[in-house]
Amino acid sequence: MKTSIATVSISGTLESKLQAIAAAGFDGAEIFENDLLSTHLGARQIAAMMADLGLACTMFQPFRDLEGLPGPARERAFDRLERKFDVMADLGTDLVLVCSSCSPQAEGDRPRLIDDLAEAAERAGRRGMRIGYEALAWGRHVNDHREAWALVRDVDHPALGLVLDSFHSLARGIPSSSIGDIRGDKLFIVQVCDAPQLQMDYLGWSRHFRCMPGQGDLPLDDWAEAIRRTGYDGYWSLEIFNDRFRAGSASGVALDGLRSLRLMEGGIARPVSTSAALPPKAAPRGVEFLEFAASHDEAEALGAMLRPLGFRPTARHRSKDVTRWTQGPVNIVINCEPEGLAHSFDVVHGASVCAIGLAMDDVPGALARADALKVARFEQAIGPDEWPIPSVRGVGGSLLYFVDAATRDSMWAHEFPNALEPAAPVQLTGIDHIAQTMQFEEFLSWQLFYVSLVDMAKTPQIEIADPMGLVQSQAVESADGSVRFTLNGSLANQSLSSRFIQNYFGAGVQHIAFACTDIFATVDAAIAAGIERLEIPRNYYDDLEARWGLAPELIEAMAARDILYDRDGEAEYFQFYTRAFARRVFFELVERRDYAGYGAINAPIRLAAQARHKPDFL
Ligand SMILES: O=C(O)c1ccc(O)c(O)c1
Ligand SMILES: [Mg+2]
Repeated sequence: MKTSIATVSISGTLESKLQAIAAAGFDGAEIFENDLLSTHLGARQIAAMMADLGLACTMFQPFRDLEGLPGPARERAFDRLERKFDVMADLGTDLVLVCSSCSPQAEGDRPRLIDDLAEAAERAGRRGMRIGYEALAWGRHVNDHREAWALVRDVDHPALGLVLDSFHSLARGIPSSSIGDIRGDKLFIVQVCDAPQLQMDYLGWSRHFRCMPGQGDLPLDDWAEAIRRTGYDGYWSLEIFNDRFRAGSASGVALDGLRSLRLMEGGIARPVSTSAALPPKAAPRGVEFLEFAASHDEAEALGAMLRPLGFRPTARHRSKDVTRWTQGPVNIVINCEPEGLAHSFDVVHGASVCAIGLAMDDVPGALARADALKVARFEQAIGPDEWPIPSVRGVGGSLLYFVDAATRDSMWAHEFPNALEPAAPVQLTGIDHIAQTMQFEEFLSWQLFYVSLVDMAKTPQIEIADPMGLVQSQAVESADGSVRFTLNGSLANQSLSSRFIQNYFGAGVQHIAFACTDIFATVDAAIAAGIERLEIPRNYYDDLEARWGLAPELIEAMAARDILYDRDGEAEYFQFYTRAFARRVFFELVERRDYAGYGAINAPIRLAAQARHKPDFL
């Protein structure tokens, strides 16, 4: 796949955009007219800079309101076009995007459109240039790629071709089967983006909400497959208008862009058989461990919270100041080493989760895919005789380890041979989900990280009301539910999510939910062992009774234990929250009875309860 990106997609000056695009590994870039108008560099200097960076100039765009104009306005449009050919010659591209007219003056009768496009093509051909015609979803007369293709086909001039842009076609719900009518050699360039499914006007949706392939809801797999079938072998060029990306880091957005194109090449929701470039997604088999970085004092406080939940320190690392805590199948590793990544993590963030270990069937495959997606690997010196566990950089600079599912027991036995206390009776059945909090601007980036790297799918995005503002939340889950992350980002700077990021100096794990099969017994044991719990107001339980008509004894049993409840048809969900550890991280117990969600309806209740304990979180 030949990759390109429009400069409008990225923040910064034109020079910094081009540097970021080249560094991410794109083959080319479209120069967006505004970026040219606002730089002090001349078109020839830009061309020289792109040549130095190894970037092709794939297109100059957009040229607006060409066709259908009456009288003198028509002449002026062609004069303007000729001037742009001069600029293109200096930029070193022969392709200009002409988007369908939005001018209120433009007429729409077909012979006029054909005449004007033919005239433009004739002029372009004379100058050795080519015109790509794009139907904007909000174009005045032409707003459907089928219409744009019929015009291009009927003008039948070698200098006139079509531009397909996934937004304009898929936002309007135009079937991708219609792409089968387009001749591959007449498709001059393909522009790619994704978008969330929203009910709003096309222009506002396109200018503010476009996102990278895989981050939104458009059916891009079918669309890309239809384009490949035409025989098209030109550039796949990202064109992302998005306020968050323009406020984000140029290098980060460019890297995400390249990652998203690779993801699309291999198939976003289903594998593409023709893609040799990208190893298939590997399915995670579960969370093998969570690793906390902590000082000795913090480790003691963390242990005091883990004990009532049934955890015991069962073993010590063969050579390091690292303890393995276990409860049933759940492993928590507390790392108090005075150097290395965990220590740096503790210094920067305070006691917190510095690594997550995912059990995988195919570790080499997962690593090969990470490399192809340019996910950074992490390597740390390991002692002689230590078991190497490969890792990549994850959310907030933490690590994501890939643990070989087939050899995990041997790994634990080898790495943690020094027995400490015996394990307590089993109460937990696993880690239900891990909640990660990040800057709002980084939210889509981490979502793309998970769905492109491993075989996990995203659930619909929801908004949760914190007493101090809105939080955007979305889960990514493996098909068997064995690994679930919930991602949270907030714009409101006093919401719990935002305070977490400020207090923590960056993104990270904010809470960990453990699964159990009898939450009442598990909570009773935790309370008896002295867990500090989050108190839920009585009003909540009165409402529960009214809403679901639950038996009064059940309501009282939940109220006595501060257990929250949700229901979806016959499926039920029970939740219990601890207070926060180190003013930052808290734990949750959940019992699912066929329930698939995360109790979003209870999140505002929980957040308000946490807000009442503000000292818990700073
Ligand atoms: O929003 C616009 O005006 C605009 C301009 C050029 C494009 O290629 C496009 O898809 C949209
Ligand atoms: Mg476009």
